[in-house]
Amino acid sequence: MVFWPSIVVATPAHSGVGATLTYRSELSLAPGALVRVPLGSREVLGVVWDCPDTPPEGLTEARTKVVAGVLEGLPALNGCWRQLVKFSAQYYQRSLGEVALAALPPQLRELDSTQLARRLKRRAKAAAGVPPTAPEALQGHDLSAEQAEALQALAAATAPVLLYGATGSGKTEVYLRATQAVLETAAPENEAPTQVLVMVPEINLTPQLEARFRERFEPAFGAGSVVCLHSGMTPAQRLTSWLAAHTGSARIVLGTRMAVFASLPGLRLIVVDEEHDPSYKSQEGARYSARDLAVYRAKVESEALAAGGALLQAGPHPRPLPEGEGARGGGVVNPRCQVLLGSATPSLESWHAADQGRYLRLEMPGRIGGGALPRLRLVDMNHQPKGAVLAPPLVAAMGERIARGEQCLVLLNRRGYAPVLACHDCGWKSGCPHCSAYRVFHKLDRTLRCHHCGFTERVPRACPDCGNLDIAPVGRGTEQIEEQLAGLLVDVKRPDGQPARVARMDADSTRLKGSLEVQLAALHSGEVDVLVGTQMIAKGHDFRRITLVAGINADSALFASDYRAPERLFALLMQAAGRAGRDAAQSGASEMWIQTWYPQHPLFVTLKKHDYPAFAAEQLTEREQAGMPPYGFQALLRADARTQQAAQAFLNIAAEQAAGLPHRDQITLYPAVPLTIQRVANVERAQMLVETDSRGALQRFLSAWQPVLHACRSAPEAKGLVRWAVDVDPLSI
Ligand SMILES: Nc1ncnc2c1ncn2[C@@H]1O[C@H](COP(=O)(O)OP(=O)(O)OP(=O)(O)O)[C@@H](O)[C@H]1O
Ligand SMILES: [Zn+2]
Repeated sequence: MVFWPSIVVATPAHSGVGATLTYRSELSLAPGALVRVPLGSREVLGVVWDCPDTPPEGLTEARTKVVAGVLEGLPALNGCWRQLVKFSAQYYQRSLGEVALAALPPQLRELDSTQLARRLKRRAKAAAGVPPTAPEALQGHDLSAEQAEALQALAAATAPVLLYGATGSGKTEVYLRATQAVLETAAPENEAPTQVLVMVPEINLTPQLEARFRERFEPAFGAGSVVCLHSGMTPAQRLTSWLAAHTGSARIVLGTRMAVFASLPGLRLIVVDEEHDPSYKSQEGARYSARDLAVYRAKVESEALAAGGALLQAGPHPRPLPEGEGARGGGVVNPRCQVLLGSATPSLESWHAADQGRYLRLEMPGRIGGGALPRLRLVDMNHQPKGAVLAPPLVAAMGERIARGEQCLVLLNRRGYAPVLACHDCGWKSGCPHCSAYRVFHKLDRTLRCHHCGFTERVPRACPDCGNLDIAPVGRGTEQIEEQLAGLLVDVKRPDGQPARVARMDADSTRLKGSLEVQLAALHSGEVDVLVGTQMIAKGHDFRRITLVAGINADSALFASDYRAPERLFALLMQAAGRAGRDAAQSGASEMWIQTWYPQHPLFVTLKKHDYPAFAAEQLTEREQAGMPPYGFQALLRADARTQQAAQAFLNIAAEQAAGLPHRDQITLYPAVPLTIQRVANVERAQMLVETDSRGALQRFLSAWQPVLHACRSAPEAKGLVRWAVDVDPLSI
């Protein structure tokens, strides 16, 4: 008998190759099976999507190729996984093949059946070799009342849950307990053991979280029970983690946004920590939001489970869960897959969903131990000595803290020594020859570096234009603040009589593998008294001895053109403040200092009260009036070209050709504009905003627009176009 499997292979969105390719096979192949198939002159990895025993109309044996082999020993990817991939491709306007293959570990593409069999055997051996050391060891903290309540509400919830918990309220313990509850639930016979997916914005930033999950679960569930998935791993490590998750030997996957696509046959809970974090949105390929996909995935998994494990073979369209099922009356819906989004500063999208009742909001307003949130102190820079980078009262306050054995954090969102180097004689500035941006002065290695294209040169001895020897840095970055603080605090002594120690943590200082851990450890152990850094110091860390946090240049974001800038600034400052006073004993005296020229700005007034709900309500009102997300729906059409003219021409032709497409009358297409940083690496960039008040209309319009966009590529006016892309639900405009 001959079968005619339709198979998904890696095809870029623009290749024009259809969603699936038809092959022949003498075996019936399960949907989701991984196969190797010929494509052109190569043999590539493919995923079986369907396997009918009749050929599609018009296809003959002569015109189809034969499946080269099946990756044996590997279970098929289940229906939920395939549905997630299919939805992502449709929603984010990419090809099915691109999304499906990008969701698999890259190394899987290179293995044949024999190599894979060897891998699997080694895996099985390793998994069997590490039994739990202490099956009963699942010690956690005694829960606070708020944690216990949140967990109880979570257990009964049927909607996605938004855990709105203050910084230091103990959200991690809630994740751990919720995970434990899932892992202790036995899966039905012949089904994969229960699994949990925990997502974090940047795993390297929070080695603490990984350690907590390992400590808690490995003694009870074995050393292979917790695996990581993120882009910092080697291809071999990623494959190992992926296989462990796919075969069910890993019970917990801890990962960054890419982990949302992990194959998890026993998935029962998805945790999205710091759900507001922009790094959940991919900025290349399919520009997906891992947070939004997590919510979708949990829904699909729940429906499949409710349908009795049929894993969606029946139909691709998820049904909504019955309203309020199980939430009241104490009954718990089982089995299902829950999604738990956590943050002290939720995204306005999630906050709005909770306002509307689509998500269940659970609150943990108090800090563990009853500590207070830090007091906000605004330093009016209008009243400080002219040219002062750090206000004298702030430096004095830091000195007092250090003398008492406490620690300080100084936040500045700009790395390097100074953003520009300039000649005051002729006006030369350290522009990048390849980008419409300045190169940043890095004093440590005396280079000028472009943070957009990477172009790096030694600092010139004299002005390249006029020969003036006196070229000087303008503005300041973390390197300079570190240097200045070391000088300003030179007479300050720690309680042990040693001089105060200032360190820096940013993308430069943490470039080498392992250096971030070393720097964090130095802070935790008290070796360092002041840590200067970019936003990476504000994220999720559980510092115990920080009592003062200072934001020294927040103003630039106050007047940014991007309508999301206030949301991001508020979240950043509140998260930064949240690093202070986490030890309840010291929290009463903890402070967040902000240097600003605009102390009356309403954002600071709300921040002073730590009133996130008030801030969110204000922002949402503004967004509603302006028809902005989450009330309106947006996409960006982006074009990169050799000239700005060609980039814009492509966008304009695409807009013209959109006439008559479905839902065109509900869609606003804005004029094509250059990006803020218009040229990067000698490529000119432009974009066009697509806006509507209906998500459905946007989706259908974009789908219909795809073939038009492909065709516009070859318009003579667009000659020089390098690439184009659609970004659905863009985060920055
Ligand atoms: N029930 C508890 N009893 C005692 N200590 C606890 C309890 N729950 C959590 N903690 C401790 O409280 C501290 C803060 O918890 P955690 O780091 O989870 O805060 P968080 O809510 O994630 O805050 P953030 O949003 O700032 O990351 C941690 O040191 C944690 O070990
Ligand atoms: Zn550059």
